Amino acid sequence: MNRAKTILDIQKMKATGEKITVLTSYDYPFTRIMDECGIDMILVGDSVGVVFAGHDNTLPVTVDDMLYHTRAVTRARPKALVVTDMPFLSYQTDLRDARINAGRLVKEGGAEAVKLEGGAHVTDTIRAIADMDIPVMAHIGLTPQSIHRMGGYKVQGKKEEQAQRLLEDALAVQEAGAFAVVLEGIPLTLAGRITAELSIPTIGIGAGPHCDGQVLVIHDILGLCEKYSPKFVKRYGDARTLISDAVASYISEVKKGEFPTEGHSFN
Ligand SMILES: Nc1nc(=O)c2c([nH]1)NC[C@@H]1CN(c3ccc(C(=O)N[C@@H](CCC(=O)O)C(=O)O)cc3)CN21
Ligand SMILES: CC(C)C(=O)C(=O)O
Ligand SMILES: [Mg+2]
Repeated sequence: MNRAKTILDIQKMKATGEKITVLTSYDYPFTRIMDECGIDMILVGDSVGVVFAGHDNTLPVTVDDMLYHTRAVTRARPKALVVTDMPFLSYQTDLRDARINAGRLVKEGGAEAVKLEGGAHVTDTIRAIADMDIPVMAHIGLTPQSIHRMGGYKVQGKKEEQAQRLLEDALAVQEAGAFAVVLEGIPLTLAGRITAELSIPTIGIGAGPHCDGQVLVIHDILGLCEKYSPKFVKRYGDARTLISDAVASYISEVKKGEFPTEGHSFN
């Protein structure tokens, strides 16, 4: 496909059974590379606060942070659908704040959809944003902005009662108008049940193989995040060694007078 992907293309993939691939990106060069590889969707995640800015969790991330990174991503004009996370405190206070902040991410950032965390208790918010024609992706299960309520990043829905509530959350966000839903940190059988029950695509992270698509944090698949190594991450490359080797070689060559050569210089 040579044109840009839309939410319709993403939703069609659930029907055809083609897996939906999603990665986070926070800047221009990473976006260019993963888009050339054919990624379906790019998530400008609030995980930027952890993997880029060095915070311990996602709570300090602001709308301005998300705007800055969303602009860097959309400047790469990816074919992938660009979805931006609504950060903590940008949609929890009231519907007016939620609408303005979602609108800014689209209008000033160039995002094509927004994502927010929560189930049945955020359906009014999902509906309010969807009503202004901004596609909304929901996010249930292990919701990182709820770290203090959960008492850490813990797998959710292990007990049947909790699992039932998560299934109800999934149905509620679909009913409220979400075009897709992220399932994070839940047992694989529950993710399979939710995926079978919903007509919108499910995108899993730490939710097993039965989801319609998968998402991971780009720094995690490259071995660039020392802070967290959840069991659900698979490292597909070692960018840390790549960077470290290049930096070490540069230092060594400058110290020895081997760089720059005449070829790197001007007469
Ligand atoms: N680099 C990075 N990758 C992520 O996926 C990510 C972030 N940062 N920051 C925000 C949240 C935090 N995430 C995390 C972080 C750690 C675990 C973790 O260690 N989970 C345990 C399970 C613990 C339990 O249920 O008892 C694990 O072993 O995977 C899970 C999700 C996901 N998100
Ligand atoms: C990992 C995904 C789902 C996310 O919300 C993020 O990167 O912030
Ligand atoms: Mg997030």
